[in-house]
Formats: sequence, structure tokens, C-alpha cells
Amino acid sequence: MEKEKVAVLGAGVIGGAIASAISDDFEVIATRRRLERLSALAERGIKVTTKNEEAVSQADVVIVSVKPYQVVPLLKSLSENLADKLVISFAASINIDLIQRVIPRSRVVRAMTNIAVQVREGYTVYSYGKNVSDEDKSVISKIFADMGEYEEVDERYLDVLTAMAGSSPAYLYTVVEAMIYGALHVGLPRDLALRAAAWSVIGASHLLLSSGKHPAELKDMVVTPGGVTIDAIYALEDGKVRTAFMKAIRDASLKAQQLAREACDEAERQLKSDN
Ligand SMILES: NC(=O)C1=CN([C@@H]2O[C@H](COP(=O)(O)OP(=O)(O)OC[C@H]3O[C@@H](n4cnc5c(N)ncnc54)[C@H](OP(=O)(O)O)[C@@H]3O)[C@@H](O)[C@H]2O)C=CC1
Ligand SMILES: O=C(O)[C@@H]1CCC=N1
Repeated sequence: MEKEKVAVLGAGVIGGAIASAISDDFEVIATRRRLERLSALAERGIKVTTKNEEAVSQADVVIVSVKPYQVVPLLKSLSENLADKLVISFAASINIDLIQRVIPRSRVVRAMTNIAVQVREGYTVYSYGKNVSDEDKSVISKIFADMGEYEEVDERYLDVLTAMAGSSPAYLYTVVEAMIYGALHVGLPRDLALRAAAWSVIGASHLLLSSGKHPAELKDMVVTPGGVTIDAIYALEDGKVRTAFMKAIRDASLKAQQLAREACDEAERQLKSDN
């Protein structure tokens, strides 16, 4: 059977990871302005070009993974080429309504994922715009399955989920980095410290998902009275680590919402100046 064709416009960090993740199951054509930075994808057998029109004209599905402020100008410049295509945007804060206003003849999906797509273990959340067909939905599921775990959500949660799912790897790397430095402080070799922290994150995550237990209950199971763990928990509480994380998620969510408002205002200005 012939493979569906997917164009990835803006194959940078996340677009490049998506292009690679889906390249066994789909015929992918990836774009960015600096062609030389597409060589790793080309070596994987992915078609590469700087010409967005050319990529779109060959594609059944178009993935948009440019920076949020670049989405509206890019879609506007391609609106004719994108008519009747399925368009999946991974840009933070750019809502379906805005995209649909710029490309009214396209079917639109808004999604958020994370960097773990690079190892096909991302977590992708998404919402459908109007007119997305059952046939589209099955292609979309196939794309997202290649990238890792995925689930459909109400669009009103996508900004908060950007802070929770899209950005989370950065918070976890901060925690892991700090743990490694703690271990270095008491003399553990670097590589052993890294493996201990990383495998603990993976194991703890699998247990959390498979046990169905609340994280507080699992934490309690680790804390031996008068043992080792309680000294670490005491130090973390003294450092207000839970307050810091709660503030981090709240602030990142508010930022995603603020960027969404600014994108809408800017698009409004542009659309008015066009008329
Ligand atoms: N980084 C992450 O972990 C995640 C990012 N996102 C979202 O993904 C999007 C991209 O982020 P990220 O990958 O980090 O950023 P990058 O800067 O790595 O990627 C953006 C890419 O867009 C390309 N680009 C810019 N303008 C054009 C154009 N006109 N035509 C074709 N390509 C173009 C740039 O390449 P060049 O300069 O060569 O043109 C660049 O490769 C953002 O909207 C972000 O919100 C979503 C989930 C996670
Ligand atoms: O920092 C950002 O805005 C993007 C969205 C999620 C991850 N990176």
C-alpha cells in the first residue's frame, strides 16, 4: 500500500524529531530555511527542501512546527496551497480558531508534544478543529502513535498542558541535574549518578502509571521510619520544593495563556490591515 505523504514545515528541534519518528510509516518531506541543517534527516532518507509550497503540494497531511509567532505569516503565505489539506499545528498558544481563520479551507488539528519524541516516547495531547473526518482521525492516530503516547483533550486545557507536557522534560532535567550534583558532592562517579537518577525517574513513572496509586502514597512507601529517605524529604521540604513546582506550573501556564492572547491580538491587527 502506498504510504501517506506528510510535509513537516519547520523541521527544527520538535519538527525534526516528529519527521524522524514517523518516517518509517509515512513518506515525509521536511522543510526549513537553512537547508544544511536538514542533513541528518536527509541521511535517514527523508526528503528535504527549503520550499514550503513544494512540500505542501506533495503532501496529504501538513505538520506545522515553526515558532508560534511564525505560524500565522507562514500559513497566510500558503493558504491557497493548504486548501483541503489536513493541517496539524504543534505551536504553543496558537489556537484552532485563529488557525482556521487564516486557512478556512483546511482541516485543522492543534497538538502539543514533548522532546521525548526524539526517542518515540513523547506524550502528545491534541484537539480537533471542525470538519476533521473519521478518515483524518485514523491518519492522525497513526502519526501520534509513532511519536509515543497520545490522547485527545478539550482545547481549553492545551495551554496548561503545554506547561505540563510540553515543557516538563526541562523541569525534570533540572531535577536530575541537581540530583547528579548532589551525588558528585559526596563522590559518586558522574556516569553512575546519571544512570541512577534517570532509571529512577523511569521506574518511578512506570510504577505511578501502573499502580494507580497517588504519588503521595508511593512516596510514603519509600520513607522508612528513622531511615535514609526522610532526611532527603526533610531537606526538600525545607527548600520549599513543592511550592517551587506549583509556582513553576502556574507561571508557565499563565505564560502560555498570555502568548495566546498576544497571538490573537497580533493576528487581528494583521487581518484588519489586509482588508
Ligand atoms: N522544543 C520543544 O520541546 C517543543 C516545541 N513545541 C513547539 O514547536 C515549535 C517549534 O519549536 P522548536 O522546535 O523548539 O523550535 P526550532 O527553532 O528548533 O524550530 C523551528 C524551525 O522552524 C524553521 N522555520 C522558521 N521559519 C520557517 C519557514 N518560513 N519555513 C520553514 N521553516 C521555517 C526554523 O528553521 P530555519 O531557521 O532554518 O528556517 C526552525 O528549524 C514551537 O511553536 C513550539 O511552541 C512544541 C512542543 C515541544
Ligand atoms: O518553551 C516553549 O514555549 C515550548 C513549548 C513547549 C516546550 N517548549
